[in-house]
Amino acid sequence: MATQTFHFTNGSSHLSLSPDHVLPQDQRPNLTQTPLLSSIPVIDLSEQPSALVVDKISKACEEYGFFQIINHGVPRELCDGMLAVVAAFFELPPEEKAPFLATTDRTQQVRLFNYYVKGDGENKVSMWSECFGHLWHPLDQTLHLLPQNPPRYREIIAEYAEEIGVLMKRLLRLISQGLGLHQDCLEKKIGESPMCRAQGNYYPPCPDPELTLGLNVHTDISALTVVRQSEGVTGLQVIKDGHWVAVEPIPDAFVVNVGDQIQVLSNGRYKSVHHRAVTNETRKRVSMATFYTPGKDTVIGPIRDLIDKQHPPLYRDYYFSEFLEEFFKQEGARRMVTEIFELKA
Ligand SMILES: O=C(O)CCC(=O)C(=O)O
Ligand SMILES: [Fe+2]
Repeated sequence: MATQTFHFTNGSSHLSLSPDHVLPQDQRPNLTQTPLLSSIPVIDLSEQPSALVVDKISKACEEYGFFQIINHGVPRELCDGMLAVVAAFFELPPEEKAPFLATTDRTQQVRLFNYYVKGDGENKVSMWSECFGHLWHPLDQTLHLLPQNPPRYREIIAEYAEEIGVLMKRLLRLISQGLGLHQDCLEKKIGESPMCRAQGNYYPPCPDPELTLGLNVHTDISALTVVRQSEGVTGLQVIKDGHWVAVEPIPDAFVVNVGDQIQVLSNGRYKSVHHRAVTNETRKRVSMATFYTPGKDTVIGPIRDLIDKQHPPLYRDYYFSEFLEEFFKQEGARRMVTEIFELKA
C-alpha cells in the first residue's frame, strides 16, 4: 500500500519551515489577535453537591463546548508517564517509526500521519505536527500492534486507557444529567460498541508560528473527547463568540470537549466548537486526545425526549457510517460535516 508524503518532525526537513508547511494568507493563525490567557471553564469534579457539578458542566457545554476538569481521580503520575512515553515515541529516529506510517488503507489500525489542508490550487499544506493514532479500547485487540519501543509504551497506554474508560463514562453520566436525561442515556445512545481511538499529537518548536498551524481549525467528529496536554506550553485554542481563546495548560487537568455527535444527540443544545493548535518558537508540545465515538452501525439523531414544539429536531437521523463517509469526503477542507445532516426549517 502506498504511503503519503510524510514529514518527520525529527528529520532534517523540520530544521526550517519548508514551503510545504506555509499556509495561504487567509488561513494563517494571526497570533497577535489572540488574547493570551482568557480561559474556558474549570470544573472541580469533587465539588459537592454533585448537582452543582452537573449544572456547571451543562453551562460549559452550552456556552463553550469545552471545559477543563480538576480533581478527576486519575493519578497524575500515570498521566505524566503517559505523555512522556508518547513524546519518547515521537522522538525516536525516523526509521524506527517508519513501520507505523499511514497507508491509504483506512482500516489501518495504528497510524502515524501528518494532517494537511488544501492550499492554493492543488497543493497540500502539512500541519506542523506528527500524529499517532490507535485504539484505546478494546485493548486486547490492539495492544500487540502498538510500539515495542519505548519499552513501556504498551503497559502505560493500557493503564491510562483503563482510567480514561472510567472517566469517560463518568463524564457521559454527568452530561446526560445536565440534559435532564437518565444518567445512562448518552452511553446507551452511543451504543455498546463505541469506537475508542487515541491520538498522540507532537508539535516541535516552529521557526515561524505565524505561517503555519500545529492542527488546522476543526471540530471533533466524536461524541466526546478528553485531552491531556503538556504542562507549561500553550497551543490549543478555541473559538468563543467569534474570537480565538487560548486554553491554559492547568497542571493535572484534562480538557474535555463536546464532539459533533453530542451536538446532534442534544439537538444542538451542546456545541461541538471549532478549535485549533498553534505552534511556538521555543518549546515542544505534546497532547493525547482520547475520543469516544459511536460504532458505524449506530443510529445518531436528536434524542426524542429533547424534542418538543419549541425544540423541533435540527438534524435528521443517520447511521454513523454516513457521517464518516461525509467526513472523509471533506478531508483537508474546513470541515462542516454536521451541516450535511441539518434539517432545514
Ligand atoms: O493538541 C491539542 O491540544 C488538540 C488536539 C485536538 O484537537 C485533536 O486531537 O483533535
Ligand atoms: Fe480536536
